[in-house]
Amino acid sequence: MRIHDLIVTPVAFRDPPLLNASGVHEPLVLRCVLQLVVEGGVVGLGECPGERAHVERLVAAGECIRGMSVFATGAIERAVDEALGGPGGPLRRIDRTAAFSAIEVACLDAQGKLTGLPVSDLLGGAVRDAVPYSAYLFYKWAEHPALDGGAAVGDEWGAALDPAGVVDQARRMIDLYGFRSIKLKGGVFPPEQEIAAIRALREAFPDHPLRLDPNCAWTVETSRYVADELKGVLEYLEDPTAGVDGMAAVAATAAMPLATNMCVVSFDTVRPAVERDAVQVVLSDHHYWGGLRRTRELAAVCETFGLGMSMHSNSHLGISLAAMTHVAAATPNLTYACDTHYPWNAADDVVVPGALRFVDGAVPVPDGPGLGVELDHAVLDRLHEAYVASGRERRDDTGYMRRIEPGYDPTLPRW
Ligand SMILES: O=C([O-])C(=O)C[C@H](O)[C@@H](O)C(=O)[O-]
Ligand SMILES: [Mg+2]
Repeated sequence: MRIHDLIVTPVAFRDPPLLNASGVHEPLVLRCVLQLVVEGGVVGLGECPGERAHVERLVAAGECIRGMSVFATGAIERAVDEALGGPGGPLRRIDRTAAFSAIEVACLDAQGKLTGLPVSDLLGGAVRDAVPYSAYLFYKWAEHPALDGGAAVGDEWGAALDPAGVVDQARRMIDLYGFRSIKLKGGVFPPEQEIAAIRALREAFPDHPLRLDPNCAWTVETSRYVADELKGVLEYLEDPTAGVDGMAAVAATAAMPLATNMCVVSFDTVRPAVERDAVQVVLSDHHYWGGLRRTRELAAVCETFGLGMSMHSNSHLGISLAAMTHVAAATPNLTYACDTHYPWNAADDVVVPGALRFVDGAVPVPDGPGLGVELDHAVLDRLHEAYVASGRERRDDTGYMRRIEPGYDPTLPRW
């Protein structure tokens, strides 16, 4: 049961030109796949963001956990933290925590494979058979523009740049996946246009809970205005403005709950938000909260302070989707439908098809041992080659946008 090796494989996969408050998604997402090899040959899988600095941290962490029991996740957490310099070192706590987060998922997958139990059982047991996700809509261009002498690259989703385009996108995504709630990524167009898009969604989908997330693109005043306009329409408003003080000022007048994945991002950021009643829903994300068990601990904190719980995502593949599904299934008070970018990236999944599927917008909890998913090594090799060929080091939505619109100014708040 001792850890023999941690194989860290950065990958790159295709992404459509999805717009957000800081620019536009580049043609390739960088991500990282972990294979934690345990003595005897069991391999635990993990997945996390693939910035080069993060990949290097994972490689360093992997060196120091060799020989440890794969069940000793408390000791592994400490060892990873020390390997990355600990509290007195050069790295931010959130970066050290993120490295452990990915390794913890791989440990739990290996533990499940060794014991024959699904990861949800290792987290206390599933309280729901399937985890509901929301349709995660984005304003988007029809194609990645032609740059550097290359051709433009389109996709099957087409453009969504106005209310009608957003409704079409929602319809297509709901037809394909059956989602029963909808989130629109905002912060792209002036608030009036995004309000109109939400109203159009409400008309087209009268029974779907709706959310809007402009990633802090608005001032307090604008946020209050949008909250007033969308009173009775939104299930929650996510990160309309920056910081605990700003969110508290908006929450004081908003009719709907405010949600966040930006001002509550770690255990030490919970208290100030609770003291100011700045947020009512916390979006968990095991990739930076410290893994799946820490997400369960966050759930207890949310329950203690009467906060609702939802889940954040970034562009990801099936190993992350499986981990998100196991932890959400085992978290009774995670009652909001979770975010997922999966529909945008599913075509390049590294997971062998079959274990993950959407039924009426929910992913049935895989019932095989561990995460219940299997790595497709041929796809992994192909995506790793794409990573190497890309020469990229990190996500840069603003830099990419500036190549297309040189005058683009990402300063927030914009409205
Ligand atoms: O809820 C959120 O803030 C996100 O999903 C963050 C992501 O980075 C999103 O803005 C995106 O993919 O552009
Ligand atoms: Mg958000």
